[in-house]
Amino acid sequence: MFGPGGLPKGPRRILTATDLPLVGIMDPEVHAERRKPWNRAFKAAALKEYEPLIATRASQLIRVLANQHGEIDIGRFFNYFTAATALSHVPYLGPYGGRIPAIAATVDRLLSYCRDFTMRRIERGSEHKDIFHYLTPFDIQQNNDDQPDKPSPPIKQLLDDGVLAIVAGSDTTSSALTSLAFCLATHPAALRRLQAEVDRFYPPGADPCDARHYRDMHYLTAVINETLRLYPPVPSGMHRRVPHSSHGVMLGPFFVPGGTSMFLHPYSMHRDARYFSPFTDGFWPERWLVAEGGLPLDDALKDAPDGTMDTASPAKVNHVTFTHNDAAFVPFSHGPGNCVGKQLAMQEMRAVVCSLLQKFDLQLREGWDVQEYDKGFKDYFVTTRPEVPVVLRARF
Ligand code: HEM
Repeated sequence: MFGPGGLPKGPRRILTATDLPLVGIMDPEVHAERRKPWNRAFKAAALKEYEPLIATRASQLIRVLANQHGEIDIGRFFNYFTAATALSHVPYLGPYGGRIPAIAATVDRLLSYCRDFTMRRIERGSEHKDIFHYLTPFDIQQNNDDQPDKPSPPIKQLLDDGVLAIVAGSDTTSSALTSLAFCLATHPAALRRLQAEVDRFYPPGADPCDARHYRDMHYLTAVINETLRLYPPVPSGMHRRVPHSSHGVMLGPFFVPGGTSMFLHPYSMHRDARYFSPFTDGFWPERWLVAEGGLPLDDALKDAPDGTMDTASPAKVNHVTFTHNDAAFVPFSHGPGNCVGKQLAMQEMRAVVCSLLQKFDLQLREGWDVQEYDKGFKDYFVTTRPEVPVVLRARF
């Protein structure tokens, strides 16, 4: 359904009432062509160039958090961080950043403003390499880069894709960070273990935004994955449709007639015991370490989520069947139409978590009903989430 040669995107109007940004393009060939500059914008070399930008925003976040006194709603600060980071990549949208949750209501004004600003940005050329740089061959020409003969894309396309970069990149990452903070604050043992890993790679004085250690931080990756498993920021996933012109397709054992619309639903798949067990609905980052062969199951079970496992009973431990199906983990979707910004999102989350835990201890408001989070985590294509009231204490 999603892989190479899979189904085209479904008919969904996203972000603009008229033409479609990348995410809504249904024709696979047009989509593939339009995606090329996006792919360039998220290659490893490009991500390396964005490091200073992420570092600036992450250290701003830490400075602002350090000035807060008493209890804060930490999700609000992640919203600021991800919006500011996205706007740094697509600078022509700057003044509208504060309106991101209400972006649909201001689309006309947004686009007219963007048109003027984009023209000025084109005249001015590239200031530094951001996503915009890769989406605009204008910049590439001025830098004598690799595509000097490529014709300029229409302004309308730049505007549509610019709005997409903001919306796709900010609310999703903020949702993930908020859920992650909630999971850590409600699982102190996992928090301590992650903090120990952060201390090992980024002791006081080391730069937590220096990305060179991120890939060796297996527990950090496990915590991020486990958060995205339980709380995928796009819970209903994305739309695909069998073309009307088709005589139908076979998906596994199922025949699906032409014209049928489908969603692959990450939230349900991630919480299905056939794919992830034990503790399917529990926060257990250790499952990712077991799956990659880095931790024996018996050791992992010692960190079972509270109340789910009588680890004092070896007999019970022996009867646990471990199931982990990576193919069923799809927070960023899958295939040629998947989330092109996945690696940037991972880099941003790692930078924020390392910066945060290097500096602060995190404690949930005493007596706060943890059920509130699941009640308030609602699917509106992206998510709403309730406030997560925490107190941050400086560690040093
Ligand atoms: C935790 C954070 C994120 C999650 C969970 C996420 C998830 C998704 C999902 C589920 C899709 C739909 C893919 C499909 O149609 O199959 C998508 C598309 C997209 N995302 Fe993300 N995303 C995240 C962060 C980002 C970031 C930081 C950017 C950077 C700008 C970004 C840019 C995009 C773009 C441009 C698309 C459209 C891709 C296409 O249609 O080819 N995303 N994302």
